[in-house]
Amino acid sequence: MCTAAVYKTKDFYFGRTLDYDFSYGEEVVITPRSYAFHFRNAEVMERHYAVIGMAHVEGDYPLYYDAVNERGLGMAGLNFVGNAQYRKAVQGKDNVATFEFIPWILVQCATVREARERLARLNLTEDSFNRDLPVAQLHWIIADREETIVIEAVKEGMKIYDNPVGVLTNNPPFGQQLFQLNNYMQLSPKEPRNHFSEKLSLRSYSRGMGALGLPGDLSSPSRFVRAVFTKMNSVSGNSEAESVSQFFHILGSVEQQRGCCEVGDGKYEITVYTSCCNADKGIYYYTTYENRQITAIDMQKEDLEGNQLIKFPLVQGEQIKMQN
Ligand SMILES: C[C@H](CCC(=O)NCCS(=O)(=O)O)[C@H]1CC[C@H]2[C@@H]3CC[C@@H]4C[C@H](O)CC[C@]4(C)[C@H]3C[C@H](O)[C@]12C
Repeated sequence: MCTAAVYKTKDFYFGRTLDYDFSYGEEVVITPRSYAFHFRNAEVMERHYAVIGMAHVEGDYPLYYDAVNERGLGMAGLNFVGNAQYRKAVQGKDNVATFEFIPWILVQCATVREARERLARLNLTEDSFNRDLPVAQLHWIIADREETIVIEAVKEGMKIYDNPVGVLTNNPPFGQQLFQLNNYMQLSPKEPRNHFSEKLSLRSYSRGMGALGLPGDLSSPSRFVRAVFTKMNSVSGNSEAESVSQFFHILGSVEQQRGCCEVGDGKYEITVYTSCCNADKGIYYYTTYENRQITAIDMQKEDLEGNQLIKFPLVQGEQIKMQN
């Protein structure tokens, strides 16, 4: 499973956890403005916005999992297994393969508003990248500092949801995820009062009891509620360090420790990496399961006019600072 979240202080932040039992071999990849983007059903795009994000590069093509562009628009793909349904290419629509969807939006849209216009003509196709990389069943979150939306291609067609909480996990469909928040409206970061019965003298005997009942497991609906609760009640300073730190703490509420979610004999889902992009500045921060020190790549330090992908293999292994 995965969890994506947005967060706003002075700047706008966008990131996700990627949870899986193995890695496809991903790295931080900058696509500069003159990299020729080839699309299956559209003209090659020679000039476009620059993009930074996490991708698996195959045959010089960046298969993005999550990314932001130089205008501050962010987008991420998360598993949506059993519900996602893509179609054959049709005439009169913009036919886009799912592996092209993130770049297709980010290289040409500056805002969610512009993305919405593109989505009106979009048909997500079932083309796979190649035989070794079958079509991933995903849904997507798209966000800028003003608004967040979720895109789900399901049996009935394409759905675009407004996302007032700025969080996305996996199944069930987003409408159901939002609805289940009703079940938790009594949760609070404040000390609880006794509404149980006036005839009983119940008291709060520990801090944190206002959120008793917040689901603690790793299922997708539970992670959704937990991430929303953490994010909506989050308090932090405005500086870059305080914002980035708080963002990693928000996603820390849903991270997966090896051993707690078995997905097959001896295989476990873990939080492979956690990312946090400063979408305004184009800085991609990440930690990995093996390396909890925050590492960052600033796209503005690179030549964004180039035509070749700029790749940063992930720094792995704990970076422990000895103090004596
Ligand atoms: C596995 C990940 C989702 C993690 C997740 O949600 N785990 C919950 C498991 S579960 O839902 O509980 O079972 C997803 C998220 C983004 C995906 C890549 C997107 C580009 C490209 C698309 C191509 O079509 C196929 C290969 C490709 C590299 C994709 C591989 C893989 O699919 C990635 C990494």
